[in-house]
Amino acid sequence: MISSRNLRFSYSPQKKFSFPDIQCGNKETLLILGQSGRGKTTLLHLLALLLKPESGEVRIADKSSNALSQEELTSLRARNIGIIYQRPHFVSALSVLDNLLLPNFLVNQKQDKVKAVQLAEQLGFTEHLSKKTHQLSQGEQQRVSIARSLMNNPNVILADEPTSNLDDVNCQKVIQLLKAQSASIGASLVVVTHDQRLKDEFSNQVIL
Ligand SMILES: Nc1ncnc2c1ncn2[C@@H]1O[C@H](COP(=O)(O)OP(=O)(O)OP(=O)(O)O)[C@@H](O)[C@H]1O
Repeated sequence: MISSRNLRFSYSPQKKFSFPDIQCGNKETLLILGQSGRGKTTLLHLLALLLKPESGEVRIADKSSNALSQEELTSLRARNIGIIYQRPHFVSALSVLDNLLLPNFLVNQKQDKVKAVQLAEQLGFTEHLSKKTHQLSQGEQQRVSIARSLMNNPNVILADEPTSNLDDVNCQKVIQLLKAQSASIGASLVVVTHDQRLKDEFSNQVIL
């Protein structure tokens, strides 16, 4: 579960944000909708503990992030949060499979090849596992990115514009996959987007 309270952040005195509180329990989904520039990625990065708020707090799995050191924040993030970034940020020198195994490596866990292959099967990219990520189409990369976010069985999945570059068919596929995968591990799923096609897919919504 993830929640936030009174989050404020500024990049400069001219660029200040005050975000509405959010709450997303285990197995629940939340859509955060807003037009370009409203601060969706900023909010997602605050929720992902990648940015530190000026004030307010983020709670993950009932733990407040405020009192934690940078090292503890990094560990909390790596163990509890699966992030699907707007751009996937793969390690280009590594294969698709090795990119999937990186999250295990980052939390000193055994690299779970069985799980990586299982996710590739569920998400339909088994034949690409030994390729480099740049050899995949955008839609395929998006699915690899979803699989990577699930490798450590996170409590919370945060997705930044997961469908914005996809056609209607793939938009539907990706959102159903995200819902099904997060439900199957009992995670909270938070999606930020300006993609109006997702409006009818989520009952809980926050507008920025
Ligand atoms: N590192 C930064 N330094 C200064 N300003 C920034 C920085 N990152 C974002 N901004 C500004 O903050 C505002 C919000 O950016 P953000 O990326 O959070 O918006 P967004 O709603 O996700 O937009 P989009 O839908 O276009 O991705 C924008 O005006 C952007 O220019």
